[in-house]
Amino acid sequence: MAIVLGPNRYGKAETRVVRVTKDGGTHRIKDVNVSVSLSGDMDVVHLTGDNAPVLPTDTQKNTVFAFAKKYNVGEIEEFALLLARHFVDSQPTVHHARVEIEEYSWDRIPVEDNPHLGLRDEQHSFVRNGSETRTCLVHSDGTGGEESVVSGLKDLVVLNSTGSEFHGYIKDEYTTLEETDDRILATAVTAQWRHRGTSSDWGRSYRRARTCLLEAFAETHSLSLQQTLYQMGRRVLNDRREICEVRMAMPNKHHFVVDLSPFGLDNPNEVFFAADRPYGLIEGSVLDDDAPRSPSAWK
Ligand SMILES: O=c1[nH]c(=O)c2[nH]c(=O)[nH]c2[nH]1
Repeated sequence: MAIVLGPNRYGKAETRVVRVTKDGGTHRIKDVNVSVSLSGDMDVVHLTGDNAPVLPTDTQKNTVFAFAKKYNVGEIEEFALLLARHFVDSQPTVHHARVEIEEYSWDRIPVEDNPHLGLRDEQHSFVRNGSETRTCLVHSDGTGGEESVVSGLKDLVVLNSTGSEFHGYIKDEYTTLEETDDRILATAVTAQWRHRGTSSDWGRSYRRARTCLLEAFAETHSLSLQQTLYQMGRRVLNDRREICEVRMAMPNKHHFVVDLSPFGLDNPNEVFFAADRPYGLIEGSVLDDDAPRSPSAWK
């Protein structure tokens, strides 16, 4: 029997960067979480302890901060591509870079809300916008090499208070679930979509894809969360030619109608118990049949 080294990669995970751009008293902020993972000629590192091929993860973290200052953090896909290409282009031992970024969004607090502070010319107060997170995942084999960009979001929490049914499923000796033609459908969407290319109007593409997901969720009369998931993916692909594949994970956030009959009250789908766990977990992908192959995109 021979023992061999398998696939490996390494990098600095979750470098939290807040970049403030100052235009006089008006500030803009970008709040991101950057994870870098590199691979290449690293066998000796594992086999003999020779660190000559290693770009330390500490250096990777410093690079993230330095690039935030030098190039600013614009659209996260752009920033991820810049970093990924840099690591591969500048280090002969690094052949592949994977950069994953989460972005937390902040809204301005309007100055008019606190005029007594005399801040009329200044805009530097922000409020975190919900739980939703924008994401991207970039792979690069360096400038001119294979590259892929996956954009997405997570924790986009949505609910339809009607327009959802679930019936016609398998019934066996363990089935207790009642069929329903009217229920709450609620989920927290995690979606990732793969771009055909590596240049785009990333901000607009993101906003449109997000709108497609929301509109399809709202407009689909649902016979299952699986059917809704497929319609959401379809909507993105129909609307956005730059996107060729959408992957989604959607927990079914169950809402159970409470039996109020012991109290002499009827409950025609008005009072629900919002259960925390367990939850159904519905996952799936939707893709154009002409989607270009991109073996490393999702790794
Ligand atoms: O939309 C649903 N899909 C299922 O697969 C399922 N299973 C279940 O118990 N409830 C639901 N709802």
